[in-house]
Amino acid sequence: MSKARRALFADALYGAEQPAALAPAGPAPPDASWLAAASPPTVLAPGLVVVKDAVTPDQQRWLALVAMRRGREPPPRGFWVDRPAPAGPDGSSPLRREPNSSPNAGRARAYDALGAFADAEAPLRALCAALVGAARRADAAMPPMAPTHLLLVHYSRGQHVRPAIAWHKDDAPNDGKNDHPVVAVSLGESADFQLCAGWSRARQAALDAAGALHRVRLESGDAILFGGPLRYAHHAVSRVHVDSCARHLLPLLGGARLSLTFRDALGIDAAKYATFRPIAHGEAGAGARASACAMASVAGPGMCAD
Ligand SMILES: O=C(O)CCC(=O)C(=O)O
Ligand SMILES: [Fe+2]
Repeated sequence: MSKARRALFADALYGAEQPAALAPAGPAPPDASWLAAASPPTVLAPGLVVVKDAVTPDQQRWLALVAMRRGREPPPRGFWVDRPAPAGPDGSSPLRREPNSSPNAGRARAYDALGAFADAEAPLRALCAALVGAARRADAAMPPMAPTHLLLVHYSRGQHVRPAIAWHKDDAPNDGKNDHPVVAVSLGESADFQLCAGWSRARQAALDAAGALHRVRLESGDAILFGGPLRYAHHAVSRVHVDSCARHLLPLLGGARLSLTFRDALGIDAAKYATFRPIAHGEAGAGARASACAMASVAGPGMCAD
């Protein structure tokens, strides 16, 4: 099939970037139903656990609706991305905040306290608790964690630049300052997640050659937790797979990927950090992120790890 014909088929199947209207999220999944159909957790290393099929298709739809309803609010409550604006008379190009409905929005985010998710807060907490409990039963190195904040990351369909998110550590203030796990649930398109403690280009290459680089294909409904000894390990999403969106989420996501990341960032003012960019602020983690950003510069604006 020609490239153009393939693209036509994909458009028919995957539809528009954003659906026109979003139904209410409806009743939340009961607490006891979380992880009922999950695969047993896989411990990839002390502090790194994957739970395949952590959430069922119905639960995924509920989570995606909660995230998309929030994401479609205007920035900064909704998904936002910073892009260079047209250069001014002095040649400089300031950043312009855009909502995720912009064409080719790329990777956009929204960050808030869990309390801001209203009716969804309690079920979201129950999901996170179920994941942390399962991971801890499987992995003695995984610390407990009670989430305070939720980061939503939206990779729009067609945002298949590589890396989708460059190597970085979650070490900014809004990521939390403890070894409690980052708990991430993947929805929509599949992605390749990589993790490498003490990352450098050379170390990554050496581990890769030895088959020892942690690589996980995250499919819709899968969860990954990294905490304890690996809480500050570098990680990246090397790739989001073209047109791989789970069919049950197609009408809702239009072929995007969502990552819902729970964090224990106790004491952080969500309003202050709603549009926080470590590089712009020069705060903790900026060095690592700046180098990751330089690495990703071929990927274009908005593709840095901040
Ligand atoms: O999209 C993902 O699964 C990872 C996102 C991530 O690493 C981050 O936002 O810090
Ligand atoms: Fe991260």
